[in-house]
Amino acid sequence: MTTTALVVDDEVDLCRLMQITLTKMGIKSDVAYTLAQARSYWHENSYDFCLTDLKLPDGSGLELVKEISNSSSTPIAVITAYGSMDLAIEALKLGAFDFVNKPLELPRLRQLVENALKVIQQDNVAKSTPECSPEQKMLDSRLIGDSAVMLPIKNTILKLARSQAPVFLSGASGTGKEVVASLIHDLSPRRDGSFVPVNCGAIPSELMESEFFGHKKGSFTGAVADKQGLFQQANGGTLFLDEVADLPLAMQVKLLRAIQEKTVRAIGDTKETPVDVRILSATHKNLNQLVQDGTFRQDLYYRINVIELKLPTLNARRDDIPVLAEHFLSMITHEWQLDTPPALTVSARERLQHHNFAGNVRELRNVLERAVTLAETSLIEVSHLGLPDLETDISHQLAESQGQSEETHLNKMQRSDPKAADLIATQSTENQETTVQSTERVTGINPKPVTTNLHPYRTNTQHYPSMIQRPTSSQVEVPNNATGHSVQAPTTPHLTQTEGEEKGVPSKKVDDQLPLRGLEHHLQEQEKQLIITALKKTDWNKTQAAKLLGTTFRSLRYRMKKLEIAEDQSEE
Ligand SMILES: Nc1ncnc2c1ncn2[C@@H]1O[C@H](COP(=O)(O)OP(=O)(O)OP(=O)(O)O)[C@@H](O)[C@H]1O
Repeated sequence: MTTTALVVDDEVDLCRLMQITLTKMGIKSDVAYTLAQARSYWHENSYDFCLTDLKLPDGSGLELVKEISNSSSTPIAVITAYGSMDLAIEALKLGAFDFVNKPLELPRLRQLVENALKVIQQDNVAKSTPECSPEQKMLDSRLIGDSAVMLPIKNTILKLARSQAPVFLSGASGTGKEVVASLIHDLSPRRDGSFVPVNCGAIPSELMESEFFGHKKGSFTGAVADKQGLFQQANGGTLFLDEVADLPLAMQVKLLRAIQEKTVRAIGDTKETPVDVRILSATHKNLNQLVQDGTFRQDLYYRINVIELKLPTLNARRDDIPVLAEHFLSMITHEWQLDTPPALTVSARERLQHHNFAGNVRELRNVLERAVTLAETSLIEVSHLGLPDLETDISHQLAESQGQSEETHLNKMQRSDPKAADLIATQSTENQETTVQSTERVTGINPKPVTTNLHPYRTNTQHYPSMIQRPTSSQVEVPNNATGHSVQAPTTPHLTQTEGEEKGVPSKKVDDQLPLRGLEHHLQEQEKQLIITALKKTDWNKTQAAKLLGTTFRSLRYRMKKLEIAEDQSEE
């Protein structure tokens, strides 16, 4: 069946040009020169999509956007005068799926129409399989949870995937912002392009421009070859700016320009290159507050936050905990190639449902991975979950309802004293590190720094906030890398450095000895080095290496996975 379009613009020549372009793409179109004419065509006929100018002689194209978006799922795109970005954003907020600037560039128009055609095609498939469209299946299999809170979110994701509007994903750490970003891409007409996630906080500021926009060979010392930037890599696809709040101000200006102009210039290049990239962004921080504090540019906030989707905490959707737990257990079974799938006892499942998940879905996954490691059989009991006693948990939930949640507290601390906050988060891994610390003391191995095989700008920090408030002794032993001896690090939670000093904690001495990149990173590096040493000694035989380390095969495999120690590292 021939695709049909309604074109609305008062410039006769432009309409002709658009009609010719559409005809060449096999699309039949009608042209309306006024808002009134457009309305009457729209009511009398049925169109697959609509393209409208915003400035019409008898009114605004925004009215048409509103009417069409509210009454149908027909994609509508707008044509805006150059420089009227605010109107374009308004149109996207009202439901337009994309916009194109005047003077009209035909390649851009074609691209927009192609995206509209893909959306129409997706809609047709969905109509023919109303119970479970391929999109719905993909969504349900990757974003687990069908609680009352999640259903509207899933519907919104399906709608957002059709649009080209920038989406800002907010929500606490571990709520699934990256999962949603990758789904929006995979469900969208851009799915054939690349999804490029980038952790903005992990790029050293001096490399940022080159990472985002690329560079030409010889443009600076060390630029030995041309390098494509992240924008070019995401061309035709989606760029996901994770931890966007961590972008330095100077970079925010450059990013804003690239987003507005839809062009980038590589370092050392003389010309601008057009890029077609959809921007998704996320942070667990309060971006609005950062704008007020002056650390995040208002204009960039306005551009990236055209549509905001807030993801709920896991505590706000406890009904989803059992199904999420099942999902992760079957993932673990598959990834770890377990013969018998692990299962939760009834009381373990109940305990999980009552836990205060400050680390959200990520924490649930971590708790289950650890439980599978600790359980001797495939049955996971409450004791394997390693959660604080229920009373402590409930008192946290009460504190949370009074606005004093662990997470909020930790976030506040991270702003005021990142090192202290790091220390608190690190205590959570205390259990896991015990074996490694004692092994180190036994073998006396002094680890060298190792290179990781992580994507350079993705983070690998895994916190277990559930264990933050675990009763611990007032101090914890930390192996000192330089001396091989242990030093005492304060573990009193919620102490800023000044408070610590007031209470007599030797903060200066400890501060001098703290590892540069934080305790958790330091310990992970040590753990990794010890495991690699044991594996090398045993010719990468995991059973023997586990024996050398005084741990179980299962635990070693878990740690290797957590620390991303690949089997093929044996060849290095
Ligand atoms: N609804 C969900 N269904 C299945 N897995 C989920 C869901 N939500 C989160 N996860 C899993 O939880 C972990 C954390 O998710 P993700 O990285 O998307 O969180 P985030 O909000 O981006 O966190 P951060 O702010 O720390 O970057 C991942 O392993 C992810 O696969």
